[in-house]
Amino acid sequence: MFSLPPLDEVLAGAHVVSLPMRVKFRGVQAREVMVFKGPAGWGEFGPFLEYDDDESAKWLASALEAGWLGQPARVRDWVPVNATVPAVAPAQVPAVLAAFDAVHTVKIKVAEAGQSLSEDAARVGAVRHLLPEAKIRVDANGGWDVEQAVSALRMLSVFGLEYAEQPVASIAELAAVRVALRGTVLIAADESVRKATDPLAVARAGAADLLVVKAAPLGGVRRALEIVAEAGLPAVVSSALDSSVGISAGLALAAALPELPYACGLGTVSLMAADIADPSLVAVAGGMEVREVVADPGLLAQCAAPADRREWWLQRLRRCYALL
Ligand SMILES: O=C(O)CCC(=O)C1=CC=C[C@@H](O)[C@@H]1C(=O)O
Ligand SMILES: [Mg+2]
Repeated sequence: MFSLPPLDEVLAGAHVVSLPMRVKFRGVQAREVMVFKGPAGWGEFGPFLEYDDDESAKWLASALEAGWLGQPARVRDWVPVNATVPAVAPAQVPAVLAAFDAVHTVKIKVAEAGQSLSEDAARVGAVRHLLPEAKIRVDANGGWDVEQAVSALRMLSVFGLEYAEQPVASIAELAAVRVALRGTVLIAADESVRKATDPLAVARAGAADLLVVKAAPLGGVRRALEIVAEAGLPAVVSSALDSSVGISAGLALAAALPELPYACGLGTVSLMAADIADPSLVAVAGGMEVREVVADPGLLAQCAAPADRREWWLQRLRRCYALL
């Protein structure tokens, strides 16, 4: 880690915002994040509320890298971006997709708690019906066991799948699903990379065909680049339901990776009803120009979280800073 800025300097410039979602995503109705401005740019500290301090400290390292060190050199100026469809009813699919401009790749959430495989199939079918040519990937967030994953992915593969993200929870189960499907559906690891104590364990176990990498949970853009290089697997860059400031760190990662074979999951600002940058970092014509993002003072004020939530985040920042 580079030398940390003084805590007071970080606290002094911190804003806490609450961004309402247009569609509920991973149970979240409004996304709370903290952002601050350092000499190198804006950084976002937005671990999900239930994450503990050890896990959240990595998100802080990423935010401080963006604010005080700046992002590494880029090798491209434009990155392809996928649309993201939460676990909505099929009838809602057209409205969700309408929020995205020119969609070539779609990621669809499946295996949501309380839903059935036929609901997943109906949602994936609705996307395929609207977008016959698009690449479709599904993300189960580890919601299936091995047997369920194998039968679900065999069934969903009739719609044509680019890959399946984290169909099962553990690395051993990922390996078992991958063997059972024998390459008919590619397997991507997300939680098994970003929430693992060893982000390289998946690659060593041969448990996935590709890795999903997110700048904040991995501790920053530079750390994510190292992980991809060491893993030796193709990588998909994705986001963590961030504001445009957080998305810009993902964009910096996508811009700096030597190879970028897949569209990036960086389009999630389109799922939000408010943002703190104008213009927002959303995909146009299926991708994004690489750029830096500056938070807008008026929007920061409009989206400001209540005082008790601001205090909660300031305490969280102090605790996580002490862990770096
Ligand atoms: O990859 C995408 O298309 C969007 C980002 C996305 O799906 C996620 C962001 C944040 C938390 C996760 O539940 C989720 C994911 O699992 O990939
Ligand atoms: Mg995922």
